[in-house]
Amino acid sequence: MNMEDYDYLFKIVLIGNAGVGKTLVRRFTQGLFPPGQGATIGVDFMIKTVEIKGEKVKLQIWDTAGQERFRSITQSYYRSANALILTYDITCEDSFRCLPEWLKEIEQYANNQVVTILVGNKIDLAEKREVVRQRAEDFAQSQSMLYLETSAKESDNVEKLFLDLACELIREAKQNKLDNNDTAPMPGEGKAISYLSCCSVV
Ligand SMILES: Nc1nc2c(ncn2[C@@H]2O[C@H](COP(=O)(O)OP(=O)(O)OP(=O)(O)O)[C@@H](O)[C@H]2O)c(=O)[nH]1
Repeated sequence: MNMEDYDYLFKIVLIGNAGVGKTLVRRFTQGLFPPGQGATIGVDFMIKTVEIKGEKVKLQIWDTAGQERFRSITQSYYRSANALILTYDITCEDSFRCLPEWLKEIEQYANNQVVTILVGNKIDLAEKREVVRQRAEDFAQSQSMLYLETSAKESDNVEKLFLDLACELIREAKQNKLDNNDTAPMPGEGKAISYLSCCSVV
């Protein structure tokens, strides 16, 4: 597939507490687990192109650091995101309790049309689950978010997460609901930034 040959380009940003498994994106882009790196420093960048019903969809994905000290950097990535993947860890009640704070950040920094999906990660650790699925589903519904549970470790639902999101973004784009923000680049887009690492393209 030619890299520049695509029908849609969507910008996706992963957010959520430190340690919840946002690096699950590497499972999707590179098939890697464990990702072989520690906590994300600032922001990490990946690209993957997928084909959905004959249409080529280029996904630009930003994996942001969950640690509080990086918040001012990561907030600047919300504005031009078409979709946000808000992740928590199903084995960590605290990561679920912090979700309202993340929603406040979204309200403050993201555009109005952003599609948000809530992801409960680490379902391979079922015996350690602290957040029951129904509670998370109810919360997601109350906040008009999609909901999915994943395991980056076992690769459960990881591909589905990005494909479902791409389908939803196409659907919204076809209804012209998306903020067509191609002219609003992400911070550093088009410039060589040393802390961004560009990875796989399929
Ligand atoms: N069992 C299990 N462990 C996971 C899963 N996803 C991530 N982990 C582990 O959880 C830890 C944190 O994962 P990361 O992906 O680095 O978490 P993060 O949300 O990116 O953290 P920050 O980069 O600090 O924001 C690592 O030790 C991972 O190996 C999963 O699905 N199952």
